[in-house]
Amino acid sequence: MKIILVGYGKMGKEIERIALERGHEIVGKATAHSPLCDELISDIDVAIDFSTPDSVISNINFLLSRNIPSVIGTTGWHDAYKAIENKVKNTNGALVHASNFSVGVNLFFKLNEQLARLMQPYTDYKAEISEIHHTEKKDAPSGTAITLAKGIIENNTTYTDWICPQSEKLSQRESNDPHPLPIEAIRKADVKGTHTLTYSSTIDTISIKHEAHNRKGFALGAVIAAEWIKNKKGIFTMKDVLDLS
Ligand SMILES: NC(=O)C1=CN([C@@H]2O[C@H](COP(=O)(O)OP(=O)(O)OC[C@H]3O[C@@H](n4cnc5c(N)ncnc54)[C@H](O)[C@@H]3O)[C@@H](O)[C@H]2O)C=CC1
Ligand SMILES: O=C(O)C1=N[C@H](C(=O)O)C[C@H](O)C1
Repeated sequence: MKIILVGYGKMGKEIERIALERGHEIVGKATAHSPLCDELISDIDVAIDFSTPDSVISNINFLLSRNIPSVIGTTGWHDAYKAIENKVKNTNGALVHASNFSVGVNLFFKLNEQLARLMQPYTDYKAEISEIHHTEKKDAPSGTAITLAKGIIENNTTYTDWICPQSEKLSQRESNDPHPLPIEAIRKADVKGTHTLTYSSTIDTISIKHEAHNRKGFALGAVIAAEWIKNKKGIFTMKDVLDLS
């Protein structure tokens, strides 16, 4: 496949390595200094976007307007999700997105949903999510932590909303839920991505944790998603790619 990388930072470089290993061609790279334009996409099969929360929406709009199947790994755009979903449908586009493309985290998401259902009657336990990432990360909380929170909210009626004191977006602190699910966002040098979900009572604590040792799992998942989306129409997530629904 002929791939354009939108964003050529830590993830773009890892994706390039894996895409070449799997026999694909990188035919273009868009960056902050050389943003997406018609010349860059003249002969491509798919775009893979790991850029920034500030640029991803205009990148998605550009790619949809040119009918290019896209894999979106960039996080920090959950507020715009509904608008993008409608746009994909209205333009008959093809887009696969995920807050986390690694197989391990997608299994962890399933475990989280099952645990949330199991914990429903045991209201003495209070849930909490903690995420740790490298200090260059632009968004807080992580997209993965938000997906975990949504998995709990959809499967356990004790929670209707989440809150993250470290979030730069004040609106996320205004919740009608008197006891929203807390997400703690910690930044430490060089941490690739660690997510821990804890249910605590005065008696004991139950925890499940996912720790990425490197970025290979995210990048491999994104390339597999690019191979999968090529001849499809609609908006999908990694759950669809891995058939974990
Ligand atoms: N879904 C997943 O599995 C994963 C998602 N991510 C997300 O991917 C994104 C990128 O992460 P990193 O590679 O670590 O960041 P990075 O900071 O290393 O790289 C960002 C890249 O985006 C480029 N960029 C900035 N403005 C642009 C524009 N207008 N058009 C095109 N490119 C532009 C920069 O030049 C840079 O090359 C973040 O949102 C991060 O949260 C990261 C790892 C896994
Ligand atoms: O910025 C990162 O590095 C990561 N971002 C994703 C997220 O926000 O969840 C996925 C992974 O944890 C690494």
